Amino acid sequence: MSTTAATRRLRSPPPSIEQEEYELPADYKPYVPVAKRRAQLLKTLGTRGAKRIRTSEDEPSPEPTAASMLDADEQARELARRERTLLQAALDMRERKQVEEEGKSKAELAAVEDAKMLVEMERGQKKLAGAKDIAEGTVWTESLKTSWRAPAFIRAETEEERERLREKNHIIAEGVDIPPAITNFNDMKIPKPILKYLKDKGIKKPTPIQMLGLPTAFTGRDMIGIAFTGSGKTLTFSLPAIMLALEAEMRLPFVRGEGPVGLIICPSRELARQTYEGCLAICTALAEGGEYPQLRTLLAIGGINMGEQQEVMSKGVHMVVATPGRLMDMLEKGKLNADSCKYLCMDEADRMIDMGFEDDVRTIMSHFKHQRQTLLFSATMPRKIQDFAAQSLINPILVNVGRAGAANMDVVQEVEYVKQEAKMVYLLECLQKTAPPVIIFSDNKNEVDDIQEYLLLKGVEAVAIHGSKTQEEREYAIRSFKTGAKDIMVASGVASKGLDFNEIQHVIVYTMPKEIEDYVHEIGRTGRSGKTGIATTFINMNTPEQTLLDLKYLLLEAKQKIPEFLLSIEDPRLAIGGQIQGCPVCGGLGHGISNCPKVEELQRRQNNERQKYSGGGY
Ligand SMILES: Nc1ncnc2c1ncn2[C@@H]1O[C@H](COP(=O)(O)OP(=O)(O)OP(=O)(O)O)[C@@H](O)[C@H]1O
Repeated sequence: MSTTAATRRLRSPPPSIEQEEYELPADYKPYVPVAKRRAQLLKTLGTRGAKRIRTSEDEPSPEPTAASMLDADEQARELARRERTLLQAALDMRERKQVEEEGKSKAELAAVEDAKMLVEMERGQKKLAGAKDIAEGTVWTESLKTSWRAPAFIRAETEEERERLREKNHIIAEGVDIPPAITNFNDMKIPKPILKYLKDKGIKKPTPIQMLGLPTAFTGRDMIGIAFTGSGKTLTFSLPAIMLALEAEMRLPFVRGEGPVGLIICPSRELARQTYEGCLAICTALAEGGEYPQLRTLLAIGGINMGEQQEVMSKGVHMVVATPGRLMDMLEKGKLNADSCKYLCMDEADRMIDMGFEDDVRTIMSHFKHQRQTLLFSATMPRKIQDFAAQSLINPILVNVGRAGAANMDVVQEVEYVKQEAKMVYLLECLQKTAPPVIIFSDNKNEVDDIQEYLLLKGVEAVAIHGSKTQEEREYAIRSFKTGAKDIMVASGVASKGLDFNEIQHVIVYTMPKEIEDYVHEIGRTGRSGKTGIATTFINMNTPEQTLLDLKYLLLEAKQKIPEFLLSIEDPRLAIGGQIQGCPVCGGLGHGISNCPKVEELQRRQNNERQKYSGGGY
């Protein structure tokens, strides 16, 4: 040991040499245990490049004491733990950010893809107008003129008052110069015998779609009317046609070969017949009042003998209620003309377009010789069809009560998990929930037949209706169910759109349809005109997850109870930061266009068509 070297004292000398002084070499470095060294190293690493947060640890460290030296290992472990947490947090954050960024772009990409698909679908889609008008480039810019005016005291209302009234009744209206909503039939200038007829039927106060829809249609405006199932859309488009016909007849009575003034087109024969019967009843009541002439309505649907309606044809027709095919046929063959027709309404318009009736409708439109008023109605009109239709209308008003495609809030929706093999037996138990009448839906014709057969075997009075039944069978089923002769109707989707049966207590959706719009129409056979109804839906492993997600959102929207198994279904769009928007093609809330079942169906149909025309298939 060098004597010249600065002497140093061990602060904590080994116990054995406690009393003695040691001379320490000048380059002497005190011993630091491994754990402490590691801790110091970690501390340096942890603070490097990181934004420093002042903690008590930043205070100058006291000289290490024996105790602290003994705790060094523990401290090092703690520090390491803390460092790890910090590092982990930083890593987690970076990872999260990356996921978020990726997710965002994934969601954006998905939105771009959807928009592209929508454009692609719209490409080449011809305007919904008569071929002649398209060819000649005729564009009508003025709405049809009618003599109907709202009463002066209603016309005097301010725009704010009108808006408040619409808001109060949950009516959303779009368009220029929106007519005033009227909350009382008496103020709508409807002939007294019709008012009496409505009152006798329990129709005393207009529903929201009628409050604005009737004045809009009476003033000659084109319109798109969307309101939930069972909310009185039929009267909203039938009454204006009757009033227009009445005005024309009173000006100059119709004779053979003249008319119609109004045309109502429906996607199914059953629906056309029901609408026809409604018009017939109003016209009869009108004539029976004694002050007004008898208006004549013609039913033009496939499968019926038109000879039976010769009487109507021979006197001139005021209105025609039809399915597109039969109507087109009659116009083309000159059995009917639309020369003086001013009013065209498409009920369940979205369905009509989905079913491929677009071309028929264009052909029908090309028979119009004059400007017309066009109206489209449905409970489920997705944005794509609204936009498409709006292009063909003149200065239209969109009257919307609730979201297009939303379920009727008067329907209590119960969704039950029932294994495929247990469905039939459980059905019997389920039928005990309410008294008849009950409708059971399945989209599969064979299943409809099987269910009916099973119920008949069990002694339940059931009828069945689907697309492969003959016209007589279909009519018999509807008649016997409507009159109460049969308790249960087993039906495929054909009976779901627009049919209004008396006070259905319970709808059982035996097999959930792929398209949520169909489900909305099916459960909408109950809970009509303000009454409450129950819908029970069976789902199981065979129900596609996509459909279940649509269903989950629909239940949430309608504030219904969501069963556990539906709650657990996650929306993949949420994981990538996407937004929940209704699919513009079908209105379903659980998916976008890229996985829309309706798009798939449309593509399948197009492929079949292509194959047919290219001579493919056998
Ligand atoms: N203002 C009203 N008050 C009470 N009942 C009404 C009123 N208007 C119509 N109704 C009755 O409500 C029932 C359902 O009406 P409608 O068939 O027109 O519904 P909808 O909206 O066309 O339904 P869907 O979308 O299923 O076709 C009918 O029995 C009809 O007579």
